[in-house]
Amino acid sequence: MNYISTRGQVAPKGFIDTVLMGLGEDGGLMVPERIPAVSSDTLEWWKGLPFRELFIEIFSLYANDEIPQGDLKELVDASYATFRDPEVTPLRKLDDSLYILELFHGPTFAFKDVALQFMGEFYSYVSKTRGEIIHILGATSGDTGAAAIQGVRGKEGIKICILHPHEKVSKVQELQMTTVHDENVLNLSVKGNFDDCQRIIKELFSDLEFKGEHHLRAINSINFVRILAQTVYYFYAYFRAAEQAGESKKINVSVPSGNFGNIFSGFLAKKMGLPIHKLIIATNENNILERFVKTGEYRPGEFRKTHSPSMDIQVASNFERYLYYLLDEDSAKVSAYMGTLASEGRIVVEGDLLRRVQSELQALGATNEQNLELIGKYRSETGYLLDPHTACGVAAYEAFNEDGEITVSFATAHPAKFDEAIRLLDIVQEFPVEIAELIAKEQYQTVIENDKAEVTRQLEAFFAGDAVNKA
Ligand SMILES: Cc1ncc(COP(=O)(O)O)c(C=O)c1O
Ligand SMILES: N[C@@H](CCOP(=O)(O)O)C(=O)O
Repeated sequence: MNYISTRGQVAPKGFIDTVLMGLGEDGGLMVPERIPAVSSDTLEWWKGLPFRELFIEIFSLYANDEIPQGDLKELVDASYATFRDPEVTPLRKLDDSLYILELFHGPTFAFKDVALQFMGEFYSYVSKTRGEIIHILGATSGDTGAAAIQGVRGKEGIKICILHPHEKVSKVQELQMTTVHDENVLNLSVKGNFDDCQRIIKELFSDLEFKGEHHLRAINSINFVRILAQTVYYFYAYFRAAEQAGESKKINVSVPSGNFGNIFSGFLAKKMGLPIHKLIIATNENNILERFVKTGEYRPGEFRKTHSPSMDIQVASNFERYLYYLLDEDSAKVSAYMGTLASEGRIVVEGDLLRRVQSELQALGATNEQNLELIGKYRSETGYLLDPHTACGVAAYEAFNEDGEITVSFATAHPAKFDEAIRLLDIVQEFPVEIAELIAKEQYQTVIENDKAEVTRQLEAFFAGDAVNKA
């Protein structure tokens, strides 16, 4: 299997080279040349597999034997040994039509651990076996950064620099990133929002000379391996839900989405043959994806600070991958649309294309008010405490689940990460010990202006061995 760019200007690459490239060298996103189809016999077999074995089966369809099976098994075992639940992503029933897939049992209590624990092991493997220098550059609204740092901290041959928006992540997210004092970690706190951080890193990845000279690697969902690792829990969730609710039910998934990475993994799983009924996008007041699905217009709007800060995103990175499939894999058309987005600040799909979007996706942007109301309601009715991102998913379940259907709503973070919102409801939650003990630790980060040149200077010094986080 080779990988190509959504914009068609990158010569086909193998799996490991694709991961190392991250963002396509033509500014597009890497996708498989063809999506492997999974037969009903295979699905029947897979439904009996535990999470780790399922991961190996799915991964092997994409990785061309570039990692020998024994090595892959070791990587997967090491990745999920850090999870607190033996099932990795267990499914809980909340009522007859609502199931919650808990994706927060990894080291940093958010769904990002599922892919990023693996990526940490993977980069370390590639560094050892191919002698590659791995200098990771990432942008985060809070969870990707914490999970990526946790995945590679202290690992030989790897350095990581993460940009997060200054004072726009939750206190726990900030502590998870900045209390790490390993020499291979640099936290830049940028006086801007997540979109600024993402724009800066994409510009740096697009500067091929700089990227090559400094061996820049991506951990965000622009990297196809992130998407791939996330498809595993869609399969796992579907199988567990069918087992618990009965095969006759139509199974929807409701997915908190910001950068379109989480939902795109579901889109890929469905294209592979997983019979998900409705793919529901759940967002907050930064509702660009909801507006797109409802009207066909994709137009980044004004940034809103919400109770679910990890989804405070206007420019959804993986939207381009979806556009590629919507436009029947026509990279010239994708380039034209992305050109229009850059020059006019919006793109529009109409007619049959819009009808297709609406048949493939449902979307809801929950307001801050709805969000808190739902957290309170589910707490008092079921005893279950939703984090504010998960609550967006549950709001979308309530909007779209119909008779004869069940919905698996993804719990993408533990509520302890977002106590700022939970406290507004006068709910006092007990913090897991791993989170409680962060509070006494010293923080290390460098606060900088929202300026690409400043980031460049920091990176050059860090990679040269000069800069470390300032306490
Ligand atoms: C807790 C949480 N939920 C949901 C999301 C949305 O995921 P994605 O950006 O991959 O769509 C994020 C990050 O964006 C997140 O951190
Ligand atoms: N919510 C994310 C935003 C970055 O998304 P990614 O999936 O592209 O890494 C975060 O927590 O940083």
